[in-house]
Amino acid sequence: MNNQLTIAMPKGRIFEEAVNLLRRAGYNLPDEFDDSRKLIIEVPEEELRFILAKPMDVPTYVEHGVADVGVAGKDVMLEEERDVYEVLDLKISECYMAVAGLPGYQKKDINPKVASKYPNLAAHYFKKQGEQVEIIKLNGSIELAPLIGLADRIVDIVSSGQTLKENGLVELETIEPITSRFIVNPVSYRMKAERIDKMVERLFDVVEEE
Ligand SMILES: Nc1ncnc2c1ncn2[C@@H]1O[C@H](COP(=O)(O)OP(=O)(O)OP(=O)(O)O)[C@@H](O)[C@H]1O
Ligand SMILES: O=P(O)(O)OC[C@H]1O[C@H](OP(=O)(O)OP(=O)(O)O)[C@H](O)[C@@H]1O
Repeated sequence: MNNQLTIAMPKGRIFEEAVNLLRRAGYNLPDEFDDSRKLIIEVPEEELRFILAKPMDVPTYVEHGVADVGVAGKDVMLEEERDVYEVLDLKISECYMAVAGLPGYQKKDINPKVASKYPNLAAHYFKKQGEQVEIIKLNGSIELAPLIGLADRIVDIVSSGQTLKENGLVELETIEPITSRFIVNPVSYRMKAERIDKMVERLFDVVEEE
């Protein structure tokens, strides 16, 4: 039987930390992981195949079953709401989701606008708060929106707080903490239970060592 596992990994910020975690969990990952533009990396010795995807797309690959497992930020999980199991908090790439705006911002009743790269997450949040807002989807440089008058508030990730500070914005509300999660396709979890459980156990041990 084919015992290979396909892992969807987020390119960018999370990648290095996730690779480190897997190495510490005992997976022997070659130097190719440290400096390569390849989007598929096979590691036959470990019976693993890695696909390197945009962070926001990882749950899509896992939901469709072209990847058995993956690593995705909680922000992405909340935004995408894909049909996958979230089995472990890897406690890497820590940051948090917040509402921010210009200092002295006062809530307004007429046509409040919120810009975000996370329109679903933002819509859920404001609905829960009982506030009706118009969400404007942007793909990056979210902090620009209040500065240029596109929106009066933003929903975005905060890590060091430097981007808000350098752009003269302040945090208005904290939404929730964000870390990366290990996610699993439900069918793979049935068909490859032993292999996946082993991987989760090994990762759990490393995460709990911290
Ligand atoms: N300061 C931070 N800013 C953004 N994302 C962060 C930060 N710290 C940790 N993260 C995590 O990293 C993930 C984003 O990684 P990265 O910034 O590489 O991707 P991206 O911004 O979605 O990429 P791109 O803009 O190229 O589509 C988020 O999903 C989040 O979980
Ligand atoms: O609190 P900080 O440490 O400053 O980090 C937060 C900033 O980092 C992210 O942007 P990113 O660098 O991914 O750029 P982009 O979303 O504008 O493309 C996020 O969208 C914030 O702008």
